[in-house]
Amino acid sequence: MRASLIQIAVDEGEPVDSRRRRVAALVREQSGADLVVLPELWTTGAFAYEEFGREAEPLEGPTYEAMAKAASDAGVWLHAGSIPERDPEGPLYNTSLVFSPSGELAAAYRKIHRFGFDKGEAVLMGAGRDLVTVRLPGTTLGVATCYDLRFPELFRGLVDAGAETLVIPAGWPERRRAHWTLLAQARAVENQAFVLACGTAGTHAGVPQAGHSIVVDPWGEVLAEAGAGEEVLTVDLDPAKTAATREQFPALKDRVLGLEPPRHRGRPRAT
Ligand SMILES: O=C(O)CCC(=O)C(=O)O
Repeated sequence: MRASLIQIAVDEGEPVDSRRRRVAALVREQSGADLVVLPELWTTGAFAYEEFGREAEPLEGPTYEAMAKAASDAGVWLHAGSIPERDPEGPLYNTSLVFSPSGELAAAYRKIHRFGFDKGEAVLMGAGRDLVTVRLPGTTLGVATCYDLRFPELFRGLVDAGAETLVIPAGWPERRRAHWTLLAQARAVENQAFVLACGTAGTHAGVPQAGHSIVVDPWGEVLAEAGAGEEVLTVDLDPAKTAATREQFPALKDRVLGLEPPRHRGRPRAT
């Protein structure tokens, strides 16, 4: 399986419509790939909070239209990264879209863990509740978005639902690049799964982006890593390696679930 991660430069100077056209053209150029992956919130930038409301689109809005067409023109599975989705009956969501090679929507995933603590995405957007997997020929994708990478239980849920390849679009900042690389490898090793993590380049809202999109195999080996700028990172994977790794080193089978909470072992405190 050939995967191409398009690490898009998201800079303020470029109007959203131009970036959308540019990205669609880049997707069309990847017709030799089986799977193409784009980053999180690449229309607005993950840190351009004031743009979320302005540029939010319905699920089947302009980005959906452009990416569905690009996927079918290229004949590839396309994880189109995420958009700020305007739900007519609810809040905004950070929603990822996955298209089949015929341009059909195969899955939509609303980011579960919102970033920003008491500001930004955490207050501007609603939280998704549903885990999402997508069956491709040869592998099952488990999808997550950016800050989700910090929450291992989400990935265990995906593995329990059959995921073999974890796809993580992101808009990760340069300031915490070391966490990005470390966590991508950790998620691959602990889940014995491929990790395809696609970030952004450039600077928006004064936040330099980390770039360094990364592909890690189920043994934790880094198969490919991008630099800091805009780049298409292409890698050939053998999807059978997930099952082989899980068979040869069956750590996932040794999980112990439902542990008891700690009991107080010291002397009872005087009341
Ligand atoms: O967890 C981090 O350090 C970055 C997360 C982030 O930027 C996001 O989820 O948009």
